[in-house]
Amino acid sequence: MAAAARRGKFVVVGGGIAGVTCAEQVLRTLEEFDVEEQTSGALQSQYPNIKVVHSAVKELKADEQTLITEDGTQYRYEQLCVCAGARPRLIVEGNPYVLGIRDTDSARTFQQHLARARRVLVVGNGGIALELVYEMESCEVVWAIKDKSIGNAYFDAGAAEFLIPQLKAEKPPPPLTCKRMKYTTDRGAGWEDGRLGSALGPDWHEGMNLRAAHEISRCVHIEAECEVRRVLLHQEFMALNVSASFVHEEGKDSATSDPVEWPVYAELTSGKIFGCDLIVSATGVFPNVEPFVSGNNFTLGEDGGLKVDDHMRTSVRDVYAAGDVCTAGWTPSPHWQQMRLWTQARQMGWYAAKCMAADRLGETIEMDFCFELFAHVTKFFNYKVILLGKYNAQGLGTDHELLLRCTKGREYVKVVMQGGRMMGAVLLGETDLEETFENLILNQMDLSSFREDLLDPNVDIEDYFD
Ligand SMILES: Cc1cc2nc3c(=O)[nH]c(=O)nc-3n(C[C@H](O)[C@H](O)[C@H](O)COP(=O)(O)OP(=O)(O)OC[C@H]3O[C@@H](n4cnc5c(N)ncnc54)[C@H](O)[C@@H]3O)c2cc1C
Ligand SMILES: NC(=O)C1=CN([C@@H]2O[C@H](COP(=O)(O)OP(=O)(O)OC[C@H]3O[C@@H](n4cnc5c(N)ncnc54)[C@H](OP(=O)(O)O)[C@@H]3O)[C@@H](O)[C@H]2O)C=CC1
Repeated sequence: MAAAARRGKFVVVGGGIAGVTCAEQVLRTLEEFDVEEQTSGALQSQYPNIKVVHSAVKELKADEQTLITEDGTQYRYEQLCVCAGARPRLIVEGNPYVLGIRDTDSARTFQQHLARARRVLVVGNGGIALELVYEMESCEVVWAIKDKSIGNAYFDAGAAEFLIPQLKAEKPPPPLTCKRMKYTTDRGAGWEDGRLGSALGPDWHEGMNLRAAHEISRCVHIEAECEVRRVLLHQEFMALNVSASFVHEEGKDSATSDPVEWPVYAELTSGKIFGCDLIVSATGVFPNVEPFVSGNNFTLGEDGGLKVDDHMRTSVRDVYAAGDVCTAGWTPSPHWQQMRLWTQARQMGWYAAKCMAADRLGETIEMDFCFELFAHVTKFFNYKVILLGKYNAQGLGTDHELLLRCTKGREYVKVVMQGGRMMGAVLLGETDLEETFENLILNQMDLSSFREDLLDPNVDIEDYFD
C-alpha cells in the first residue's frame, strides 16, 4: 500500500505500523494514538486528505522523484518515506515444507499445516521461535538453536534456565479477550501475488488455534549449538539410506532410529537428521529494499536495511525510511539499540513524519526522546518480560558486572552495571522494578554505594530513589 497526501507532496510506502503512523502524523491529524482494528479504507475515511493506493511499488526513480506501482501508475513525490517492512529470512527458499511467519496469510498457512502435524521442527532462537515452542500443543517439537541456551536474542543463559521449566509445566488457559487492539490492512488489487502483508506484531497468536490433531502432551526437544545443513524431501532422505534420529522424551533421543517416515527431513550440523511434518524457519528478517534500491544510490546497513541518519533520512535526497525496512545509522544513545520491533517501527514512523515536516519548513528538530532508552515489554513462556537499555551488556565489552536476583518460578532480575551506573536490565515476572530502573538508567546516577541494596527484596527500591 502506498498512502499519499493530496497533490503527492508526501508519499508513504507501506501499510504496516510504521507507514500508518507516518501517514497519520505527517498530516498532523493525530491527537492521541489508539490502535484499533482498522482497515486502510477506514484510514482514508478518517483522514480524507490521505489517498490510499492498493498497488505495490515496483520501481523508484529517485532522480525524477517518482514511484511506479505494479499497475503502471506513476506517483510524483516531494518527500517519500519508505516503510516497506521486512520478510522472513528462510533457511531454504521455495520448499513447501519450510514456512516463515510474517503476516495473517503466512500465519494461516502455518496453522493449516500444524493442524495435521505430528512433529514440527522450529529453527531459530528469537522472538517467533520462543513464542511458538511454548504455544504449540499436541505435537512433538524439535527446536534447533545455534546457541547453547534458548532465546539468545533476548536474554542470557541464566534467564533461559529460569524459563525452561515452563516448557514442561501445564499451560494456563488463554485469556478470554485480547485487550490490545490490532491494526489490519485490507487486501486490494495487486496483493493476490503472494506478496506479504503487514507484520503480525504483539499478541498475534492470541485467539489462534495452535493445536495439532494428536492427543499427545506438549513435548519440546531442544537441539542446541547446531544449524540446519540441508533439508531433504522424503525420497531424497530414502536415497541416502541412513537412519533418522528418534525423538520421544527429553534426553532420550537418538538412541534408536526413528521408525516413522516423514515428508521432510532436516540434517543438522550436529550430524543428526530429524524427520518432521513441517519446518518453521524463525530465523530473522530481510528488509524489503529491492524495488527501491535498484538504479538508486542508497547506502545500506550491514543487515541490508536502508541506512538512515538521525533525521530518518536515507542517503538519497528527499527519501526517508522507518520501521523494519531501515537500519539506524546514527550514533545511538548509550542505552539504545535498534531491534526490529513493533514499538520501534511505530516510534520511527512517527519521528520520520516529524522530520519530514521539519525539513520542509526549514525547522530544526531534536532526536526524539524515545531513542534515548531501549525498552521492550513482551511475554515469553507466560512470563512478563521487560528488557531495558543494554540488557545483554551489548557493546560493553568485559568491563561490566551483573547483579542477579532469582526466585524459581516467580521472577528473574538481572542488572547490568558499569562504573557504578546502571546500563541495562532484564526483568522476568511481575517484578515491579521497571519504572525505577528505567529512571536509573536514564539519569545515570552513581549507584556504587547502593550496590548491595539494589536487588535486596527487603528494600523498597522505589521509595529509596524517590
Ligand atoms: C509473528 C510476529 C510476531 C511479532 N511479535 C512482536 C511482538 O510481540 N512485539 C514487538 O514489538 N514486535 C513484534 N513483531 C515485530 C513487529 O511486528 C514488526 O517489527 C513491525 O510490525 C514492523 O512494522 P513495519 O511497519 O516496519 O513493517 P510491516 O508491518 O512489515 O509493514 C510493511 C508494509 O509495507 C508493505 N510493502 C512491502 N513492500 C512494498 C512495496 N514494494 N510496495 C508497497 N508496499 C509494500 C507491506 O505489504 C506492509 O503493508 C512480530 C513480528 C512477527 C512477524
Ligand atoms: N515478542 C517479541 O518481541 C517478538 C518479536 N518478533 C520480531 O519479529 C521478527 C521476526 O522474528 P524472528 O524470526 O524470531 O527473528 P529474531 O531476529 O528475533 O531471531 C532470529 C533468530 O534466528 C537465528 N538464526 C538466524 N539465522 C539462522 C540460521 N541460518 N540457522 C539457525 N538460526 C538462525 C538468530 O541467531 P543469531 O542472532 O545468532 O543470528 C536468532 O536467534 C524479529 O524482528 C523479532 O524481533 C517476533 C516475535 C515475537
